[in-house]
Amino acid sequence: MDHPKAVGYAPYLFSRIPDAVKIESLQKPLRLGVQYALEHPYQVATIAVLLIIGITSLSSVVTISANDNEVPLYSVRSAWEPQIWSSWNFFRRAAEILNGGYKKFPNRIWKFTRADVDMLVLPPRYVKELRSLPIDIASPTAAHAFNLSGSHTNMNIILKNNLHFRTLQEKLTPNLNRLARPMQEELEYAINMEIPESNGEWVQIKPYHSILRLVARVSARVFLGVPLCRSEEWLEISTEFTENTFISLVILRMFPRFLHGIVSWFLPSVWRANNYIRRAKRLLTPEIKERQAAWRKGYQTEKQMSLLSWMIEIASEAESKPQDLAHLEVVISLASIHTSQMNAVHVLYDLAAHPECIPILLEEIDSVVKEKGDCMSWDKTSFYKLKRLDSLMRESQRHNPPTLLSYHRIMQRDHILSDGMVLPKGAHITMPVNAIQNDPLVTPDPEEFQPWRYFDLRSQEGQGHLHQFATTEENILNFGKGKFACPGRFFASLEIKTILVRLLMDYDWRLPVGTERPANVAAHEFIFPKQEGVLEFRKRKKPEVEATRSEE
Ligand code: HEM
Repeated sequence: MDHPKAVGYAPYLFSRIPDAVKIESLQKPLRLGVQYALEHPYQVATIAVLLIIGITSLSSVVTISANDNEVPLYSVRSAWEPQIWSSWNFFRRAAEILNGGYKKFPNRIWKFTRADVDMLVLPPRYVKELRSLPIDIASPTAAHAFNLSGSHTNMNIILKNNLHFRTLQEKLTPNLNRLARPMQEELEYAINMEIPESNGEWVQIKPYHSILRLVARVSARVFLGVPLCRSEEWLEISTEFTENTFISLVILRMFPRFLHGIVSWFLPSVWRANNYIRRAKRLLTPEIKERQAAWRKGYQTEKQMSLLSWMIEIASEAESKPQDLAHLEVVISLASIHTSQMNAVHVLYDLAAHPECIPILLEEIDSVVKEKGDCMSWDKTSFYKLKRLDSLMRESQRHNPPTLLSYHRIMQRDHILSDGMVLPKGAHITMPVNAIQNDPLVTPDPEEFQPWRYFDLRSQEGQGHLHQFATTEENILNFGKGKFACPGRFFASLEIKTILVRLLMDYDWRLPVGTERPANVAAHEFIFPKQEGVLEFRKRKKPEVEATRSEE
């Protein structure tokens, strides 16, 4: 065959094309194309970028032209704005867009556009009718997989079955009382491992990192049991997989959906996350097989009190593949560790910025110690008594929500709402949860940090069980609402309180002199506590109860 002169890798690349596509008519242009690209990489990259901008501008125009008056589009300045630019805008200014849209259309459906999706934003008045819709009409799981760029981040496993959801609901939550003690034991171990000695001196610490390790360790104790929970490899997998997955999805969202496959090939965060899944399977599979065999023989061991064993117990035959169970353990870590860690870090930052709250919380903790004894022996109801701490956690979450959007669903069929509005099959719906909860009609003086806001509400007659950190309400949707609301929220509440109680009882906390509360970091709808934020802590003088604990 008569090949034109080729340089570098062009002949090699060309030789890799399967024979089936080596049709004479395609061969030459393709070969010339590859060769040109290799010889003029910058020109080709520029043409590719211009093409992407061109295509996304056109699809933007099509979206906007197709936009009927019933569902106004908010967030785009002109019909010619490329979707890639709209994505960049959403990445930088999600709060502004979502608050602005909610203010303009508080009671009607509107939408915003990103390079990868158009989202219909619904007001909370629809929660009542949406919350009981079955998954084959409005799927939260399909929406979570989409939002997490599931096909490129290993998160599509959640579409396979709902074993993780059932295990949390049917096993973890009902067993929280029994888990309180092992969680305390693991926390004791974790504090010794992760919190530096202070010897009564003020020491600087980056709570983001230390609390991540505390949460990862306590969670591992509950998810895997002893001794696997102490595996350094698992601790790395359960924290780093999430960080890499978030890096990947934040980048992927900037590109139109059809480019995600190609872009993900080039993302080191995708390679690393894939590797973490492989390592998790290698690490957990032998243990899973051993526990499955023990379960079949009817053995009850200490290890049975863990999420992994409960998954094995309730899994159907089809759900019992050891590799899938290992994969689901990583998925649950993604859903749980950073969400709880971020909440605890925000509370610590808020407490350092409002130090007047600390003695009041200590008094509350002390009253429970007087009634129930040392915190190591507390059960779930002991933590329930910390109503001021619960209120402060919820107020802190309102000021620092993990996400500005929630209640994501992908419509599996057309659905007509009670007012006649149609949610078409394939539509991605969501709610601007933070704009909603900060509406002055929902939360008076929303800009004020009022730590006892929910404590005061709960003190009113008949309200004692409402307004808790883990309570979902029509206008407070940080955990969703209805049968698909976060199944881990009661565990999260207990875990965060367990950690905060110990950090408050054992240490003083303050901001370094002359500094302010570390500012949050935003990317798309996600809000993170500042990773490099610094606090100072000092070991407190041993309280009486503590002294008794060590003597026992
Ligand atoms: C402060 C901490 C947490 C927050 C703010 C949070 C928030 C949420 C939200 C908003 C949802 C979606 C609900 C919906 O679709 O309406 C969700 C789902 C979920 N959460 Fe949480 N969560 C937290 C902690 C946890 C923990 C500790 C666990 C596990 C122990 C967990 C496991 C899950 C799971 C498995 C799902 C469902 C995913 C699916 O549909 O497959 N979460 N969470």
